[in-house]
Order: sequence, then C-alpha cells, then structure tokens
Amino acid sequence: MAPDPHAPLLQVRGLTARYGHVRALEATDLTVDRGELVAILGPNGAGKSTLLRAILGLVANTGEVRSEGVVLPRADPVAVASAGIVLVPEGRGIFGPMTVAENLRLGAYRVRDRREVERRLARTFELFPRLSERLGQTAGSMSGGEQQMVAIGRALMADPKVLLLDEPSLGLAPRVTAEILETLRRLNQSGLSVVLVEQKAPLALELAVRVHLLSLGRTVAVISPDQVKSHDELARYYFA
Ligand SMILES: Nc1ncnc2c1ncn2[C@@H]1O[C@H](COP(=O)(O)OP(=O)(O)OP(=O)(O)O)[C@@H](O)[C@H]1O
Repeated sequence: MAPDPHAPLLQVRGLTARYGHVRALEATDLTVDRGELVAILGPNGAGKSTLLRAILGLVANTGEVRSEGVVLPRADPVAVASAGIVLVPEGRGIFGPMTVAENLRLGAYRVRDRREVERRLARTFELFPRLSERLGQTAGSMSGGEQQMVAIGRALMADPKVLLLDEPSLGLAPRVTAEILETLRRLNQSGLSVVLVEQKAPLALELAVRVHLLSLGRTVAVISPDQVKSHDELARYYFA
C-alpha cells in the first residue's frame, strides 16, 4: 500500500502491551499530524515508556500503528524506524565507548549517499554546535546534557518524520533541560512532529498542542495544555 500524504504521520489504534503477565498498556489510541508536538503525561508506571516502546515494536503488543496510512509491522523496530518513526529512549541509549561522531553516524547507517550523511551532520551541528567541537570524544565521557544532545542528534541523523522522546530532561539541571527543550521547540517549529514523554509537565505543556494523560496503562484524557492548567485537580497534580 502506498503512503497517503493526507493521512496522519502517526496513528496508533488499540495498542495493548504486556510484559509477561503485566499489562502495561491498554487499548491506547494516539494520533500525531504533521508538525504537531504531542505530550504524554502520567504518574510513574502509567505506561508512558511502554507506549513509545510498543509503537516501535520493542515490547510484545497488539493493535495497529500506521504511518501515512500504511500499517507498520508490530515486531520489527528497524522497519518502524525506516518508516521514519524514531525513538530517543529513556536513558539515551548512546554507545559510551564510541566517539560522538561514531554515535551520530550510526543514526544514518542505512544511508549510502555520503553527501546526504554530511548534509545531515551539518544540520545536527547547527542545532547542537557543541557536538561539532567534541567529535573525537567518547560519548560516555560527555556530560549528561551533552549525552542527551548526542542521543537526539543520532535520532535526527535518521531524518525522522516523527521523533519520539522518552524523558529527555531526566537527571539534567534546569538550565540544561531548558536548552534541550528549546531545541525541541525549534525542531518542532521547523516542521518536525514530536511525541514527548516528560515528567516536567509545565515544560511539556509549554510546547504541546495536545496532551494525553495516561494512568495505569489507560488513556484517561486527551486535552489541550490550557485545559490541564485550568483543571484544578490536574493542575495540582502536575504542577505540585
Ligand atoms: N521490563 C519490564 N518487565 C516487567 N514489567 C515492566 C517492565 N517495564 C515496565 N514494566 C511495568 O509496566 C508498567 C508501565 O511501565 P512504564 O515504564 O511504561 O511506565 P512509565 O509511565 O513510563 O513510568 P515512569 O514515569 O516511572 O518511567 C509498570 O507497572 C512497570 O512496572
């Protein structure tokens, strides 16, 4: 089936995922259109990471994930990434002993055209100039914020249609978090679609067009950031 340019870039229907007997995600729907940044919020254990992992097919799941109308295979993360759905995992998943340059180039390992790889590298350095100064440094010796830049940079090297980010601010100082989220804002403004799982709800609400609230593996609400802010109970919960 050919991609339909009018269909959403990412459409998830009835996604259910389990770890052994643990049902971590229950019949979840999610739609992300071109240029949208959608935030996923919820308490610890709500299933936020599982949702991102299930979209990639990294955890056993049932349900349907489509990109531009095309159904993606449910147990083939490489195929999903090739379709442009790229995950920056919680904990970053960079290769510590490898250099920054090697980590970045891995993101484009399927691209044969060298000029295209260099073009993507240049675009990544525009966003993260610091990485261009540290190309030969082992990624594991970078600061936490710089490692997150490597992780996002590597994902961008795959030229994603939709970037999935799992708690990019985890363990980072407020100033570094602000820098990372400002970069996400720029990426989103340049047209990239983003799904953002973020514990720091106020920051996510500043960027998101829509918020999915998860609890115990279920979607409890799909609302606008303003609705979260003006809803007393939710605001207390997420801004406390
Ligand atoms: N590898 C695993 N094996 C067994 N259960 C798991 C595994 N990973 C997650 N779970 C369980 O699945 C449920 C959802 O976890 P998940 O990590 O998706 O939640 P989360 O919303 O991302 O939480 P957090 O904000 O704490 O990262 C939890 O009950 C968790 O204990």
